[in-house]
Amino acid sequence: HGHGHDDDSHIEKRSQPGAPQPNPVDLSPLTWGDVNIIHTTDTHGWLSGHTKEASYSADFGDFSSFLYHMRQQAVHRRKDLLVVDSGDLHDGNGLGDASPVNGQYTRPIYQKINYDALAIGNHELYVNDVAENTYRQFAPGWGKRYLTSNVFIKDSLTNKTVPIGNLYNKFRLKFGTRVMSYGFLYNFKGAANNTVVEPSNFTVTLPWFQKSLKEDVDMYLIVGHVPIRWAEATAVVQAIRAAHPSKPIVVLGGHLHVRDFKVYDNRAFGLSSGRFMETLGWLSVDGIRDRACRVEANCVGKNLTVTRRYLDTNVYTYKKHSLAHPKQKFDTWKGRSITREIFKLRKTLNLSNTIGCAPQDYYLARYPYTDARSLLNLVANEVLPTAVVNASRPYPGVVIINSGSQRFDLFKGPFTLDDTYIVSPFHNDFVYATVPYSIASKMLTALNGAPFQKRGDDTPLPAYASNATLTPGYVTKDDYGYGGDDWAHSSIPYVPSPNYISSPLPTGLKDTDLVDVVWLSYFTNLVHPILKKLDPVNSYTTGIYRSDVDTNSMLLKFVKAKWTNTSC
Ligand SMILES: O=c1ccn([C@@H]2O[C@H](COP(=O)(O)O)[C@@H](O)[C@H]2O)c(=O)[nH]1
Ligand SMILES: [Zn+2]
Ligand SMILES: [Zn+2]
Repeated sequence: HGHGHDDDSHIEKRSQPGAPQPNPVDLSPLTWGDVNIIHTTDTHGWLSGHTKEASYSADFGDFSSFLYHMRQQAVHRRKDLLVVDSGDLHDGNGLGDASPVNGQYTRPIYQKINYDALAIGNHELYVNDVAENTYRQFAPGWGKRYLTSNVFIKDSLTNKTVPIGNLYNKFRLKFGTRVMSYGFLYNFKGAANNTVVEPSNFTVTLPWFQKSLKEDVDMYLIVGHVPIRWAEATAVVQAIRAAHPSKPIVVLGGHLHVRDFKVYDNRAFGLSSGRFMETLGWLSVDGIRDRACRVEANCVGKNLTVTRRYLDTNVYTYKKHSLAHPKQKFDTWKGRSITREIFKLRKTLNLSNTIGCAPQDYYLARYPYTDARSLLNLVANEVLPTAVVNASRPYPGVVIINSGSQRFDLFKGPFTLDDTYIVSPFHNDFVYATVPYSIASKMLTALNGAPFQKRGDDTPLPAYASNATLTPGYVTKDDYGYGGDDWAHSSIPYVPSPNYISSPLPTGLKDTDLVDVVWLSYFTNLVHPILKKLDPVNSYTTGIYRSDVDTNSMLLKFVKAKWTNTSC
């Protein structure tokens, strides 16, 4: 990603020579339609922007300034503009995760962005307290704009099960477009026990949903923490289509962390806008308030004019697309104050404190996990043996983790407290059972054959350009083909890895020798049936392997032990 190594002062440094800057390129102007949408998803607390990658270095203050200018443009052009977020605000960055209560500092900053519609993500629902805080402290601030059509919480005061946000919201945009909006979460099975996720194909049969389809509107907006190609999304599109043969439908999805665009039919489209504040999605739709379509039957099969664009989140991009004149001042007062607030919070949380020096880059998915440049290789062969395997136990140990617990690349140079959350944000405990070696040695293979924890579709994104003059980045192929990426990039390879990886198996043991098999509490439900299958006769007791380390702190522990040189 052409990263340089910046620190928190990137805000001031941005304008100084030597600060990481994307290479200026010619970006083609955005196409505007009757209705235009700016979309974020899976931001996971990355409000500071990427301090080590110039391409994605804009922070939420810059985003706020960008939105101000885009809204000005919309008014000037007499076009409607919507700003939408598809959830997953927690887990993945120190700003959200290093605070005493997860999200306590990030929630108020999200609240400063004038989103028109938001959906809830699965990362708002793993932990009871996070779900409760989302319900009590986040949803109310948005009024009807926080949409949870199929996600409910048991209110701890009333004991009633209620939607966390609003089931739907009908509203009118500045230039008259009438919108019916819903918020859907995919069929998430791991939600905290104070919450309920309803399958979307059931929700759409309910009386409230069917009744909402009778309202007179110009378009449907499905904000979803749902991959746009999954059945959970198509079920909602089909339910609307069944009642409205030609009404425009837009799905703004997420969860898979990819850039994608799907054409459901001539008048229904889906957009997905990446992850970690690397991407702003842009969608323009023209032809929405076509008078001829008042009788819907007239417009079945009639094309809407739709464009999509995936913007890299840097200030150069923001200025280029939002300013009416290149010399116009970009930073707004509000944007600056958000930037300052983020800067202060990062200081308070010590996020830029260097814990040690990474000797090289380690990539999450660029190389096979057996490669020395693979992060999963580092974790399996160095982090787990150093920071998790407990030498004082009477038995040797083998530690298995889900590769999905590791979330981002680790770059050469200063390794900060922030990086512990960026790379490995979860606080999953290590649990164990002492079993014969013959069983321990089969666990990893068995887990990798077990039902999948997530992702579903790991097909690598195709690469089409390899050009030394371009910076590496996203090269996206979607239902409109190539060309959606705002910046032309050379593509970064994507190599799938196994779902589970482990520290090296202890060597020189007999089948009957005892071994501690260690795994994460996160996937205990998969381990128990495997143990039972491998050894139907005996049952093994499980317990916490060590109470002093979890998936987040293991990295801190490893770096403190092995990457001690702090002058980098
Ligand atoms: O406690 C946890 C929670 C989640 N994971 C991993 O994260 C993904 C889901 O992340 P998205 O951002 O929603 O894609 C899940 O499949 C796990 O791989 C975890 O490891 N521990
Ligand atoms: Zn996510
Ligand atoms: Zn998700």
